[in-house]
Amino acid sequence: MGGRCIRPTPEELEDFGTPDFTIYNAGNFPCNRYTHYMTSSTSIDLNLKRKEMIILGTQYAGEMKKGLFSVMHYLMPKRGVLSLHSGCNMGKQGDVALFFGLSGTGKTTLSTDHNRLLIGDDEHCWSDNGVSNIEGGCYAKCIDLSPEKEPDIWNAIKFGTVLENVVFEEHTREVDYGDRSVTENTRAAYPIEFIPNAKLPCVGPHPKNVILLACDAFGVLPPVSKLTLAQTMYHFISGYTALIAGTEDGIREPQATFSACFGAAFIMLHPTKYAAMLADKMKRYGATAWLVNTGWSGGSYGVGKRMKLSYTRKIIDAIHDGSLLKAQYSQTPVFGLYIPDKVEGVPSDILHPENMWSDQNAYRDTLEKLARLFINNFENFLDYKIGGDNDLTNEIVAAGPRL
Ligand SMILES: Nc1ncnc2c1ncn2[C@@H]1O[C@H](COP(=O)(O)OP(=O)(O)O)[C@@H](O)[C@H]1O
Ligand SMILES: C=C(OP(=O)(O)O)C(=O)O
Repeated sequence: MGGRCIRPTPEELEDFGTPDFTIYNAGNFPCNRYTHYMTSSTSIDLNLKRKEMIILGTQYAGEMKKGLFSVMHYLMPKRGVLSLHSGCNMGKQGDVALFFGLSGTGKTTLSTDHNRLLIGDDEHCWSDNGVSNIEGGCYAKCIDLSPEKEPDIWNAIKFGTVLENVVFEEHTREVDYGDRSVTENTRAAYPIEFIPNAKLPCVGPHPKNVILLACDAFGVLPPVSKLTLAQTMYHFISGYTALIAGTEDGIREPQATFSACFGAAFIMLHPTKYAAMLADKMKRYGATAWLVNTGWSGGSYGVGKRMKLSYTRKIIDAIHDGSLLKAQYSQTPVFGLYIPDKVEGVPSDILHPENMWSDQNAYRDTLEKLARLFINNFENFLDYKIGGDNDLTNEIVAAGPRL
């Protein structure tokens, strides 16, 4: 949303000077489909030299900030700053966590945490000084929104918030959040200060935890595992999630998506550049990485169920408070992930996915199927060289699944 860019103060506006970048948004006007290489009536044209962006043929208001996000993925690494497609929050003690993940994996939901300060839900930078948000608002999904499960998002919906594609009663303006008749992907866009415990300005110290979110609709990844640095790089470069009916139309079967650095649409340099910067910063500042499956348990989509949000929140709490670091870990076959023996407030049974499947053969087949998809994705990726850059080490490749 335009409303999600950082708004200048009246004083800043007074002395705005020359804009650093100009966006021409003609979303109503289709682009010329007869132009060479044009495959649709939508185009986003970026000229880094002229510092201009032209948006044609899309009513998706978020394109402005997502387009600028691509610009940031070019400009920031040049300054040694890592741009991140992640949510970010901070505990009262100053411990910062990043939440990487593709759409629908829980960046907004899990970074909006009543016990912590929200730095942002989608786009950040990690520099030598710590983290900073590059937006001024959030874009929450509101399908089936309830005040019990997501109180802060519920309360942020007030005058000044833009609700998209929801169905409401015209006279009372009461919204039916369960109504999917326009789309599943209903949204609320609000300025970050509508979240009572937002951290203003939206900056914080170096992250202590880096959480990679995957909504695994195959139901075979553990709810939480601790990652080695090489595994972190492997999973960061893979950028896995599985599409489910919630975000894309017509999808009824789990379908794996791999999006390098959890943001293939935005990165401008070779993915290993961002991965190397992430590894470097994590090592330098002593951050621990985790893989959290916010997707299915007890079977794939259609058989199993989505992980209870309350359990995922307990897992995230245990990451934040440091207790999960003290658990005993055992390594899984195939993916080689390290699973904790217990998490406060979560039934231990669910920590090992195979415990939840009634059909063990189906579990094993699905696990191997997903592993193959990861391996295939990474194979394509190994050929993906830009210039002389190919610093994927054998260690990272070895940190992936093995059959
Ligand atoms: N266990 C879970 N963890 C996280 N989100 C969940 C879980 N179960 C259901 N959800 C729902 O999934 C959606 C996650 O979307 P969101 O937080 O907007 O993701 P993102 O910001 O990464 O696009 C929300 O609608 C949330 O209520
Ligand atoms: C579509 C967006 O991303 P997500 O689906 O992750 O909220 C957005 O931020 O505009």
